[in-house]
Amino acid sequence: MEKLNKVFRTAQLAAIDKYTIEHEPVSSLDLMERAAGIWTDRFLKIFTEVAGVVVIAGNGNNGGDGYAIARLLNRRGVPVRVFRIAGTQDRSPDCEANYRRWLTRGKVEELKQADDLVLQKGEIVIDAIFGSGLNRPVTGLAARIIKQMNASVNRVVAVDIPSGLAGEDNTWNDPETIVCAEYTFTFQFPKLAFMLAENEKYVGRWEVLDIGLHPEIIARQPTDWFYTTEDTVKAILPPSPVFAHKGTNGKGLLIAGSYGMMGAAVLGAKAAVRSGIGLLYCHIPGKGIEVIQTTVPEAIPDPDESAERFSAVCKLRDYDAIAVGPAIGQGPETVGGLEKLLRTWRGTTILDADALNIIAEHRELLDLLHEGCILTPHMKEFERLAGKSVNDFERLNKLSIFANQYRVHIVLKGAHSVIATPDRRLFFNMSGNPGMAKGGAGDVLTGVLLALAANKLNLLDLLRIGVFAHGLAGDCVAEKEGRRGCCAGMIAERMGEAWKRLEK
Ligand SMILES: NC(=O)C1=CN([C@@H]2O[C@H](COP(=O)(O)OP(=O)(O)OC[C@H]3O[C@@H](n4cnc5c(N)ncnc54)[C@H](O)[C@@H]3O)[C@@H](O)[C@H]2O)[C@@H](O)CC1
Ligand SMILES: Nc1ncnc2c1ncn2[C@@H]1O[C@H](COP(=O)(O)OP(=O)(O)O)[C@@H](O)[C@H]1O
Ligand SMILES: [K+]
Repeated sequence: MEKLNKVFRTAQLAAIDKYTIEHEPVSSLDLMERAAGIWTDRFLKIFTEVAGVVVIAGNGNNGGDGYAIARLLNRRGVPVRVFRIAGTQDRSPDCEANYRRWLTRGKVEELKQADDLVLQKGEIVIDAIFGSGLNRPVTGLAARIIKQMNASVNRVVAVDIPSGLAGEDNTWNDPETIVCAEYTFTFQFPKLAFMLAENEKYVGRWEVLDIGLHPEIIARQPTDWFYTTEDTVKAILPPSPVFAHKGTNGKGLLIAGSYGMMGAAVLGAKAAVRSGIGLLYCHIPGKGIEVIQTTVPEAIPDPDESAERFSAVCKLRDYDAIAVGPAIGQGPETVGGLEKLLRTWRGTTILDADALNIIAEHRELLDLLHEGCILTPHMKEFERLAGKSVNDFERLNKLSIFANQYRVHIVLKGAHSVIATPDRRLFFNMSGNPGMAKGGAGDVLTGVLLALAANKLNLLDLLRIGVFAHGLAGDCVAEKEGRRGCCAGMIAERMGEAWKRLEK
């Protein structure tokens, strides 16, 4: 069964917490103890040589976790110092209970001013000031302490979420008063903010810790945000039928390349033939035939009448899917060719790169988009289509509005590429690595998606599977060759390894 990895708004978390407490049943204090125990175990797994820790605890339940973690680390022999911020409000009941438990083992020093936070060399700071209950920018002494933490050379590890960062929209926030953590171990669900490039400096590397919140409430709580993991893909990837033949595996057309820019066509074609397509046709400029034939002998060339660029598909065979765009250029003949294609072909259509740039320049073409269209822009291409955004969070909103308005699926590519559906759901991808940020990696994705579309998978499934598998191939390359050495050709070559890992 497919496991729906949900991303909730921080405002929903209290309800999930409450249901778990009532229905597991477990006391809220025991749930905090469980969370702190799991956090501590993971912390000590990753940070194996800890000279000492400094816990900075707030007054909410995040602070409660902090006091509990202090006690558990101390019990495991780690030297622990604990600080609280002077003059702040009353502690929450569970925070109070853990504060008192800690006092049986050590003291709590009060930070009356930022300078009181004097850190020893090698001490790791555990940030438990604010958690998911943050509801306004941090000001006053807490803000000054956060600035002091960020100015220090000591490593910082956040409990649940870096203090001062809101789980979703930070447009209103003060970037100076958000903890910059090296690591964040978060409880049960990633926060939406973790998926956005602009928050990497705060969140650092992050991991989700399963603290056993109640599955019934997780299933029942609505959300339109999800994330895709290897488990998700394994559950939705259909098996290959024993009696498959090239006809059942689908026929796809890749329209890519122009004279002197044939690499994109080669990369896309290589990826498609390594991703299960039955028959791949490559529509390339007349002069591109030899390039394709020598590099991807599995592909059938379909040369354009123009020697140098895409101008028209003369014969639309019974394709199951068409992908168009990589390196086709934006000349007038190509604009005409794309327009004609959009008017005559209403099946699954993957639009990438120059196809998107053409649509952005010739906005009347937007009206030709239909429910079979998949757009795969990177950030700049999306900006050309939908306009500039003030930040990554706003861009997500724009993405979801655009997908809804034109009734299309969109993959906004980058780290944690996100799929937007016409019904305004967002699916974040969890595979891939920065080694993939190289020219041509997107052309490889186009080929992968074309192969899956030719196999007639539904659009959302094929996108979740294809985007994840493409990232996984990038991870396979990085594991063997390192990130620096990773290039688009290697990702295409390694698609087979990714599929092998995903197939049951
Ligand atoms: N979700 C869950 O199921 C669990 C949550 N736990 C912890 O509970 C945390 C959430 O606890 P809380 O809801 O108490 O939230 P916080 O610990 O974030 O504290 C919120 C408190 O700080 C105040 N506050 C918010 N923004 C402020 C600001 N800018 N300046 C000053 N004060 C501010 C609020 O009024 C509230 O009193 C999570 O982050 C996590 O660490 C864990 O104990 C385990 C279980
Ligand atoms: N930091 C990153 N982490 C994971 N994947 C990445 C990262 N940077 C880029 N990628 C992936 O690499 C591909 C780059 O595509 P794109 O920008 O279209 O390249 P090109 O147009 O040169 O082919 C996308 O699939 C993207 O998700
Ligand atoms: K925190």
